[in-house]
Parts: sequence; C-alpha cells; structure tokens
Amino acid sequence: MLEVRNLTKRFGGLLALSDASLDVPEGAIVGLLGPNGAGKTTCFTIIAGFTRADSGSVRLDGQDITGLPPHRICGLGMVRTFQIVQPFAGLTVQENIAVGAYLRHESRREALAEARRIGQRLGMGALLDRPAASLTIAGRKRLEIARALATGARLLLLDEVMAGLIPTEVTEIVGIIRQIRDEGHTFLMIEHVMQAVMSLAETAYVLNYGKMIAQGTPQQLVRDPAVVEAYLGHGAAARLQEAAHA
Ligand SMILES: Nc1ncnc2c1ncn2[C@@H]1O[C@H](COP(=O)(O)OP(=O)(O)OP(=O)(O)O)[C@@H](O)[C@H]1O
Repeated sequence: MLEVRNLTKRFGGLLALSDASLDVPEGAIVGLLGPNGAGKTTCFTIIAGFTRADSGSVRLDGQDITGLPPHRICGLGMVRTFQIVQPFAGLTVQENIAVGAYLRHESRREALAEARRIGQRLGMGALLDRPAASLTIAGRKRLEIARALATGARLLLLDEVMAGLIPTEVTEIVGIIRQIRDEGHTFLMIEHVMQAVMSLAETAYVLNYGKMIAQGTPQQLVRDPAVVEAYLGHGAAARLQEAAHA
C-alpha cells in the first residue's frame, strides 16, 4: 500500500535520513523504531508531505505522491498524527473530531454526525460535549486518532501515540488500534513503548543515524545485535551475550 524508496534528507551538514526504504502492506501494522534523533519523525514528515526529501520517492496505492502537499495526500487516504497533541482548545471534543470530517462532508451537520459516530467507536461517547482542553493525555491521544479517522484515511501514520500513557491506558489504545485495523485500516507507527510494538506490529523497521539498519518481527529485532547496539551502545550485544552465558 505504501512504498517508500531511498529517502535522503539533509539539514545543513546533518544527514537526518540516508537512503531509507520501507513497505507497508495493506491491512498491516508496521512499526518504525530507533533511538532518539534516528530520523523517525523526519521520515514521517516527508511521507505525509510536510517536508520535501532531497531524493527518494513515496508511492501510495501505486501512485507517486512524492512532494504532494499534506492535504492532497490526506485526500488520497493517508494521514499522520502528531507526537504532541494540540486540540483546538475552544472547541468541544466532537467539534475537534469534526475538523477531520470536513474534508469529506461539506455540511456541518453531517461532519458533526460523523464525528459523533467515530468518537463513540473510540470509547469517547461520554466526552463528546466536553471542551477538548479538559481531556487528559490519554483522552488527547484518542482524540488525535479520532481526528485522523474522520478524514476518511485508510492508512494512519501514528507518531508515538503511547508516549506518556500509563500501562492500563497503553492496553486500551492497543485494543483500539487493533479494532480499527480489523475494520480495514492500515498503520505505520513510530513507537518507543516496546510492550505496544511487541503486541501490535507484525513487522518493524529500525532506523539509526538516518539509516534503516534492520527489519523483522519485533521478536527478531530484540535479538538482533545491530538493534541492541543502536539502543544500548557499541559492544552492548556482546556484553549481553556474555552476561547470558555467565
Ligand atoms: N528541521 C530541522 N532542522 C535541523 N535539524 C533537524 C530538523 N528536524 C530534525 N533535525 C535533526 O535530524 C535528526 C533526526 O531527527 P528526528 O526528529 O527525525 O529523529 P527521531 O528519530 O524522530 O527522534 P525522537 O525519537 O527524539 O523524536 C536529529 O539529529 C534532529 O536534530
């Protein structure tokens, strides 16, 4: 569904992404992992059309979307969420979700009705008439997913939706993402919360210093020496092996 090929992006002298490629098959939940500063957000930003790559291409459903602006990409069925959720504070939860729905519904009544349906599906029925500013972090994360769904997108790029949540909230969001996937959506997710990646993603990619250094199931990746070293530092894989055999 999504084919990302050889993305390279420099910020001045810094190579933030170097020849990075990935694939997201329809109906999959794919993880994008990597230590701080590895280039994950830059990768998302380019895929969703917020920044141009220096080189490389992005295809959605076989169509070349490289360099298209975010609203066009959104109209074609792919949307990203943001790590720091900033709802329109003066609007209710329902009105915030409706902002996403206006892409498809011209009438305010229809957009609000669609927002209500999506909010209820995401377990926010009791919160719909509250001001969005009153939501907890977990509520804001749900709102961000709801807004993305309301655009009608089939492929959702989730940027750290589990960050800042307590374990029971993580479990709830994991359940919601599974449910949305089972209803026919596809996910590419940046995630630091390993528990969430392990239980959700069938496959994941690991970025380090802008390069894709590994791809596999989460279970394969946690045993991959290159991945262990990227997270824990040079020599860590050997030290862990020694410790395991001591
Ligand atoms: N607009 C920018 N201008 C200059 N440098 C940038 C810009 N955006 C990102 N960078 C740099 O590019 C590198 C990759 O950053 P990026 O935010 O993509 O990493 P990340 O993997 O998402 O990190 P984190 O997990 O901390 O969010 C970092 O060194 C960052 O400082």
